[in-house]
Amino acid sequence: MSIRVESIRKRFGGFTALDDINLDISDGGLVGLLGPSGSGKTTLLRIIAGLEQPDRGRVFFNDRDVTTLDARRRRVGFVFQQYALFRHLTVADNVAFGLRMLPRGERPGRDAIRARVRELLELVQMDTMSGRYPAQLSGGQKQRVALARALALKPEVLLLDEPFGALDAKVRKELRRWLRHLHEQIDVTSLFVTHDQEEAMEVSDRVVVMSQGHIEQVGTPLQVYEQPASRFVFDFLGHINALEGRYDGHQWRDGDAYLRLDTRGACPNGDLTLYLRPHEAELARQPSDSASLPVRVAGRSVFGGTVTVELEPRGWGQGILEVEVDREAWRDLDPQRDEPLFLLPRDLQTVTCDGDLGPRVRPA
Ligand SMILES: Nc1ncnc2c1ncn2[C@@H]1O[C@H](COP(=O)(O)OP(=O)(O)OP(=O)(O)O)[C@@H](O)[C@H]1O
Repeated sequence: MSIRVESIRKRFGGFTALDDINLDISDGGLVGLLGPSGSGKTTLLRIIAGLEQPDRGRVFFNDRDVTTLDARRRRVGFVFQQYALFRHLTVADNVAFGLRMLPRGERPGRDAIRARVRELLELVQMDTMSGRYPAQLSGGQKQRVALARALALKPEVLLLDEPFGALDAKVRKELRRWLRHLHEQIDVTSLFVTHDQEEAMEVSDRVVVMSQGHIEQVGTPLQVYEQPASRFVFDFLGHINALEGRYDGHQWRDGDAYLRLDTRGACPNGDLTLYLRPHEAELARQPSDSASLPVRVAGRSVFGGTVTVELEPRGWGQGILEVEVDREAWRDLDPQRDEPLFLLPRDLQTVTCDGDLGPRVRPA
């Protein structure tokens, strides 16, 4: 089932939560709605589910206008952050609940319900715990049961609102992989809300980045990361170091630091901010012909094959910079305490005087 959202607007009192939202989700897609708190993700999800009415605009499932259709008739499965399982029912009875509540004419027989529940519990790998009560399950297990319950009525659209938000980091990571895998098996058009960039990037086919009731960009995880449509998207996806200085058409300068750059017309003269991603730089004992950014190491943390190094600029900049170098490069460099080092950016993103993203540049 494809989903199309056309010119949706939603206000709460004087506050505009969604402003002219247009979105196309293709059949069988797994789409992540990503944005900071309050950007309108949940409101959009609720409007697609039929739990909230838009002030303006339409929602289509395939080519059918469902804008005024009751939530129960939309064939939407919902999973919330809080598990919302019935505490007094076993796992199997929780999953069977929706099927047993169907009107008599649509309700499958007892054996058919039992078979369907077994099939769903196998799908979410909870078949060995069908007799347990929610209080006897971990958070991750409860969420898998909630998902089986949402799938029981064979929804055509699955909506998940921060489904792993309440779980610890390791379980979240496991469940993300599992959800991706499950989606390949069930092939139901799915939309999930998250404010966790890593989660959206890892799970989704496509990511919708939202800010203040607007869609900033829609694209594959790689597209939104490598070709951000706006400064907001660049800022929001991953850590950045902002280097603020002045540019004279050839050289960017801030105190004792300089970079020789060809910015292809972005701010020929004047203030110029450069964004540097932590993994797009190296550390060295000497400046290069085109870059001299003196720093000292203020801290470091090793995680897996990467060392995250905190750097204090010497004679320029403000605050701490963060770069990621691979563990072997760090071991080869083996910097001594307080030893003067130089940061060598490989790639930089310019921010023009208007505050928009300019071209990406390399020290020349
Ligand atoms: N029923 C409501 N009444 C008034 N304001 C509301 C209501 N529901 C949402 N809002 C406001 O609309 C804005 C968008 O809320 P929404 O829950 O969609 O954001 P979100 O991106 O999902 O945020 P979060 O990640 O914190 O859940 C927020 O500023 C919120 O306070």
